[in-house]
Amino acid sequence: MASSRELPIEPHKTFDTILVLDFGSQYSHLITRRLRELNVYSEMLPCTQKLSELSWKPKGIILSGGPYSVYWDDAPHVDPAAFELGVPILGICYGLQEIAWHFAKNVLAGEKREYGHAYLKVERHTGKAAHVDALFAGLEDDMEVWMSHGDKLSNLPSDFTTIATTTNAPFAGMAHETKPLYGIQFHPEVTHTPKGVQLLKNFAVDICKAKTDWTMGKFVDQEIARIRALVGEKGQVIGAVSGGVDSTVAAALMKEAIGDRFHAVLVDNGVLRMNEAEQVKETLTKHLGIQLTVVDASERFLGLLKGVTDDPEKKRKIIGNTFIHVFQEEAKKIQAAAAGSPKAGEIEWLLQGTLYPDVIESISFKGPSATIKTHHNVGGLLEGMHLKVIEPLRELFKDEVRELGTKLGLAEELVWRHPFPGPGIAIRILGEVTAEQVRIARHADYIFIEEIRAAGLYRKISQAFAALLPVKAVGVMGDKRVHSQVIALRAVETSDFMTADWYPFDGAFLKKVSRRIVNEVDGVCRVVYDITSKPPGTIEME
Ligand SMILES: Nc1ncnc2c1ncn2[C@@H]1O[C@H](COP(=O)(O)OP(=O)(O)OP(=O)(O)O)[C@@H](O)[C@H]1O
Ligand SMILES: O=c1[nH]c(=O)c2[nH+]cn([C@@H]3O[C@H](COP(=O)(O)O)[C@@H](O)[C@H]3O)c2[nH]1
Ligand SMILES: NC(=O)CC[C@H](N)C(=O)O
Ligand SMILES: [Mg+2]
Repeated sequence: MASSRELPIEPHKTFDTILVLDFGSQYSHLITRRLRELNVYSEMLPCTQKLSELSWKPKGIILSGGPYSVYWDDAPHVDPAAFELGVPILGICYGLQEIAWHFAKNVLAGEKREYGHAYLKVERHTGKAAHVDALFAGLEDDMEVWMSHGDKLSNLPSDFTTIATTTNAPFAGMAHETKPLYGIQFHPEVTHTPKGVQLLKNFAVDICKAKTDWTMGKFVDQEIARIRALVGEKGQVIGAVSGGVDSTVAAALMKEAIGDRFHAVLVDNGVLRMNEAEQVKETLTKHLGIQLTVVDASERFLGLLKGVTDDPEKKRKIIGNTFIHVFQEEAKKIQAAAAGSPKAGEIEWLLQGTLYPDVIESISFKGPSATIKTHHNVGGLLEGMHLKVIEPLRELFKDEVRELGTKLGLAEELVWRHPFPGPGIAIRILGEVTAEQVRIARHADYIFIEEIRAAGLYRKISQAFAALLPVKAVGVMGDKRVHSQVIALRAVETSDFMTADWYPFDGAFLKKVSRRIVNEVDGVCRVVYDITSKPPGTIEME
């Protein structure tokens, strides 16, 4: 690990970086992912980014796909300076159309839309400049590709050559005859284009000459040096730590960077999983050597949630706001306790476990999509706290964070923990949150997860939990009539938590879980399994 104090380093200033300009495609972030998998560092910025405002120069630029049509009056367009920067540019789908529009205003709505698989014919050009063929170098002449577009080029802009065709798209690939400018109508970043990664490698490594030196180890060294430089010799940092993988990995980095000037705080909001606070404390203190303060604010949270029955958003807001208050109070206490110590200065910084998808969502061209639910978000902690934010993971994706956690020596169990939302069990109790309702939901959840682990399914399932429905059903238990509540089990498989499908358990497994819950959890006489995908459902119930 780096030890000397250095100036803050941003990865794009030390690693060769491919800049992805996002026009709002569902797959834009995958371009960045694929490049990083090739050990080429890549960052994504909104398509409206002014290049003169960048403090660094990319090795190449990729224009993503997007839902707009380039010929619409309000369509987003790339800063024309991109074409003057002298670096290679690859346009994907909308990006191809954008390049064509820039040079020739020659895009129109096609008669046929193309969604799904297509066969691409690559055209080679002996006798032309070598770079024209470089994008498809080493690839077969016939390629399976994946398309998703309705617009098309009416003709090629002058000085461009066709480098690939499909039966529907005569200009499925084009290259400029003298400059390293390329456009492709298909999406190389999705797995449905099997050789797509090779094409991205051709662009980034062979055409842009980007070095393949992005590794997690180097990233960690840099991040630690950056944190040290930011915080200084005496600065103190308070961190919201939940025991989830994001905040634990962020905390481990912080500890490495500034030792005991980092103060981790877990708020017991009364709606954590069973034994969670104790378990997290044990893991962080014993195994990671991080001093963790558990603030038991459960009565305060439950008191505030009392009587909230109608609007789930109210629950989320109460919990989000109360988190802020508890943190403010805790920061004051820590600072007071350290006062007078020559080693410790003010608490100026707040650690957040923000990941790249959170950042990406907030930078898209038209802003984040409609609010479906207010995610409890540490961003809210900022209000009134006057703390500056440190987000060591803001360049990383969830699976990169898991890889980093493994590298930092975190236990597998911790690294692969299912995500657990800040508002916890409160958004899994559909109705008023009371201590009694928490007891029921928590116990049922514990049994469900225990059985999932015992069946060896924990890693296969992305997230699972038990929710408590605010309805009663009739049952017969021990020859007696009972009238009690219903537990709904939810388990999903997903790669990015944006879309998800329910997990197809076998009947024997569900029978066992149902029998255990009804027998062991007082107040439940029925168990149902939620078979709604996302969309239209969401993963959480509220
Ligand atoms: N009970 C809690 N006490 C302190 N901080 C919390 C608590 N719950 C959530 N947070 C803060 O909110 C952030 C966002 O929560 P989120 O659930 O997205 O991340 P995580 O808990 O670190 O990881 P995971 O997504 O795997 O659950 C956390 O990184 C943490 O900083
Ligand atoms: O920290 C969090 N605070 C929240 O308020 C919150 N709401 C949902 N989630 C998690 O986000 C993912 C997607 O959930 P939804 O499909 O319910 O929106 C799932 O992993 C959810 O558990 C949250 N995480
Ligand atoms: N996926 C895309 O980038 C689509 C681009 C454009 N909206 C079209 O339909 O052709
Ligand atoms: Mg969490």
